[in-house]
Amino acid sequence: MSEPFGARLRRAMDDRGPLCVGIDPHASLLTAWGLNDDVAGLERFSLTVVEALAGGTAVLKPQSAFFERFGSRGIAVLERTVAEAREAGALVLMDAKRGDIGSTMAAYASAFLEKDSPLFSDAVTVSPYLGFGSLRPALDAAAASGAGVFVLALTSNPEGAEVQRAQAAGGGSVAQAMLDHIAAENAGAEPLGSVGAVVGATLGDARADLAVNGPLLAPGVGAQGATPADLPGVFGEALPDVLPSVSRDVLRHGPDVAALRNAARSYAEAVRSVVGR
Ligand SMILES: O=C(O)c1cc(=O)[nH]c(=O)n1[C@@H]1O[C@H](COP(=O)(O)O)[C@@H](O)[C@H]1O
Repeated sequence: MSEPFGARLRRAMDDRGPLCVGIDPHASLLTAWGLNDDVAGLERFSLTVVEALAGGTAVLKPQSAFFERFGSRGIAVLERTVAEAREAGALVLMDAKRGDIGSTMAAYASAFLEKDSPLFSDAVTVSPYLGFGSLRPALDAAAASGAGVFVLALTSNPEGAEVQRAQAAGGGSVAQAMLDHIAAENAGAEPLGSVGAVVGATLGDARADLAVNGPLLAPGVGAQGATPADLPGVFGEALPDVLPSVSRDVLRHGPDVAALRNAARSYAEAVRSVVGR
């Protein structure tokens, strides 16, 4: 039986600082790094980020879309990126944001959460907006392989509110209903459950009960305008379980490996001083 993701993540956040850096190979970043917007550029970019950060950053989060746009050769680069990052000691969160009916979700689960899959990752992002129950195959596969699942709750983009702040059947918001489901999945887990929630750092105030006993991935730091100083206002008492995520505002420091490392380190230190652990 593998050690649960929540326990592995807690240790990584304590040892390396609570920070996730996204690997988002935007065409504009490839150009800024002096690379071509092609598969060779994609590979150089991604493996440079891994070389710079996988040895010292708690979590790396490749965004699948930027690899998919190059077809099968892009997916091959994604496979290598995941494998090398894990080999170097980082936890890898595959940002795939999958969501579908349960029988199809089972196939996504075998793609990302079964140990012998070429894209096996420590955790994957999923969308619960086909109903939380549709995620069951992913939740079960993750539990069986000691992996994690991050469920979108309150996303960092302003358009998310239309769906996520809508009133659910029980009277609270749709997002709160998802957070309550996540809390139920994590009940009794120590030191931290393996089902995370995605809650944008950009929200100002989450206006939700975030006591889910699981990690709270907080994207939106950096390019989308949030800073580490915003985290207490958004997360309140849930702050110790927050994993802020930054992509472009770290990646823009490349291709220099030392500059990438310094950017990630200074974010990790800033978050640590705010979170207090
Ligand atoms: O799941 C995510 O990571 C995610 C959720 C969310 O609510 N907002 C959000 O921006 N993201 C992802 O986080 C990354 C943000 O990138 P930067 O804005 O460059 O830091 C992108 O890969 C987004 O797809």
